[in-house]
Amino acid sequence: MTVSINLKRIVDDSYSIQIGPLPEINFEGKVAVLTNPKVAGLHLHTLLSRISAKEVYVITIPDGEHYKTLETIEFILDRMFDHRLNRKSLLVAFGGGVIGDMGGFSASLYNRGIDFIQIPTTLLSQVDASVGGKTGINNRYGKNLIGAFHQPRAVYIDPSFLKTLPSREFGAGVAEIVKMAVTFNAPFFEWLELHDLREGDNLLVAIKKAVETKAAVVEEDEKEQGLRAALNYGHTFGHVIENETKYETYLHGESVAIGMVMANELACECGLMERSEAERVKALLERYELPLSYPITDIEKFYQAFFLDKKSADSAITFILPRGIGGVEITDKIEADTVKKILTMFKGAGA
Ligand SMILES: NC(=O)c1ccc[n+]([C@@H]2O[C@H](COP(=O)([O-])OP(=O)(O)OC[C@H]3O[C@@H](n4cnc5c(N)ncnc54)[C@H](O)[C@@H]3O)[C@@H](O)[C@H]2O)c1
Ligand SMILES: O=C(O)C(=O)C[C@@H](O)[C@H](O)[C@H](O)COP(=O)(O)O
Ligand SMILES: [Zn+2]
Repeated sequence: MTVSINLKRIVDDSYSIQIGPLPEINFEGKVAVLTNPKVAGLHLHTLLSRISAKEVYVITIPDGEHYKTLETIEFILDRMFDHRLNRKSLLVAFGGGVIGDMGGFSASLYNRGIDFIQIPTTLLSQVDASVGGKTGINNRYGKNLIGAFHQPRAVYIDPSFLKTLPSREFGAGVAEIVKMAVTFNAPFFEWLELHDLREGDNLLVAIKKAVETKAAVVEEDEKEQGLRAALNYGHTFGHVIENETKYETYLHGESVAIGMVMANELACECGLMERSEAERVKALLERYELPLSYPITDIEKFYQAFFLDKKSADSAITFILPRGIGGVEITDKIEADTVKKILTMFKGAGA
């Protein structure tokens, strides 16, 4: 006898991303706000003045990528139980990408999944991390290796939160903006070359462009079965760098910047990108004081780490290589020797 379960269904997980002043949040059930001491000190009063709900709780976790762990998720879930949250409750992730990734993951787990909204407060989380429903944590094997796709119910991007952002964090966000432009939008890249994001309304324009670009990709391929992998440009290398340096030396956006330089070298080697195009990307990253090189110490160890990347399967590593500026190639056909040749260029003092 065969019993079949037909689970083909259409789930409407659509949501809107509002860019502008933080709106009023009116909610009938209980709300838990997840944040960290730094963001709370600077901006929690603004958020709390906008929320009206049955009960509002604040869950505070330590700041930093070091705490993006399963242990912290357990702490968050415990506080959610302490506050007797239920399936009709809402979690609000209020902070940078670390808070967003862990808030979303906790919401995906609690009672097998509750609603959450993203209120990103760093440039990186406003242009990238808050959009698209990738949530998760790091473990000793690498970055974001445990997690879930869990889409937020809404994303509220208020650029005025960025007034308190340190310039190094600003640069890290620019790296992800450059990523979107190089892979999907040549006119946007040219616009970025001509406009300084620290001046006038340029940042607002760039946030909108980056969010539109990412939203279109996620709409096309929510669970990274194909196209969405292109958003990982710079990350195959970047995640190895972050893990090797124990999240102490580079911010996420900074290791992505280095990773893009490395991916560009590989793309040049494979005939996908002109040297002049790789130089233009470098020049743009350099303008925001982003690092462009990383001294690889052990080529084989660095190479082996690619096999833990979520895009890798069995013995094939997937690389995201730019096709000039404004195009992208997702490939698992690059020879090991070619990759190692590029890694060797970064050995020791770097390229
Ligand atoms: N889910 C996704 O699609 C996605 C996309 C990109 C990055 N990420 C993840 O996001 C994380 C990086 O995010 P991030 O760069 O925002 O780092 P982060 O969350 O660590 O924030 C950076 C620092 O800025 C502080 N901060 C936050 N808002 C501030 C403000 N308004 N003023 C002053 N300081 C403020 C934070 O407390 C922290 O110290 C990484 O873990 C990365 O893996 C996820
Ligand atoms: O949304 C995506 O898809 C991305 O790849 C965005 C990346 O900037 C982000 O760092 C993401 O967390 C990396 O995804 P991962 O699946 O490699 O962990
Ligand atoms: Zn990223």
